[in-house]
Amino acid sequence: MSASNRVSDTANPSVDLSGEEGWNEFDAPSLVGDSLRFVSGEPDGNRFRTRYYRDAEQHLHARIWFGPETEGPPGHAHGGSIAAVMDEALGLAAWAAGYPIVVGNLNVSFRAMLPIKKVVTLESQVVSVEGRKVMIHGKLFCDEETVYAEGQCLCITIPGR
Ligand SMILES: CCCCCCCCCC(=O)SCCNC(=O)CCNC(=O)[C@H](O)C(C)(C)COP(=O)(O)OP(=O)(O)OC[C@H]1O[C@@H](n2cnc3c(N)ncnc32)[C@H](O)[C@@H]1OP(=O)(O)O
Repeated sequence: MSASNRVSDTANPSVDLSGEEGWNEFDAPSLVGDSLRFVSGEPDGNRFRTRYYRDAEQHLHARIWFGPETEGPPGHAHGGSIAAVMDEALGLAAWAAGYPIVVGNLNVSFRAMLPIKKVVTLESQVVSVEGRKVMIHGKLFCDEETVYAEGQCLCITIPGR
């Protein structure tokens, strides 16, 4: 069967991206517009599905479904897909904290293979602000024992924004 005739066995699966008690859904597009399309642009697609939240302390969290089209190693997410999620979410965390930035440097440690077709949680934290440099740390996990990736993201504020 050619690639174009292949029918996904997971077309439009239903995915639960609900948050935790105390989280409020965060309307990311109203803050940064189309900048999130690369990861978050197809909310019913088979690549990523994301929903962002903030907690009472305004930390950004997300539920993220890694769909079948994020596959790298068989049955597991491609490292680039994980890095793309970190880039978007940790950059967005800086914007959500009031810093208009681009990402200058992103370091991702892949700690465990992330199964596809799974909803995972991202948490983030602004750890320092020095001049134009805003450091955001984050991790992708499903429970305390299972961390899939950790990210350190150096964001640089954009003058004039
Ligand atoms: C817009 C909506 C965003 C929505 C949410 C975010 C999701 C998407 C996030 C992204 O993917 S952003 C796209 C990927 N990133 C880029 O394309 C950035 C490309 N790089 C640049 O545009 C410039 O290099 C940059 C604006 C980051 C810095 O250039 P500047 O000329 O404005 O700053 P400068 O080089 O003077 O550096 C300012 C400070 O930051 C430091 N710095 C800059 N880039 C760095 C870097 N890459 N690594 C480490 N430090 C860096 C630099 O050393 C310096 O430190 P000090 O003030 O202590 O001297």
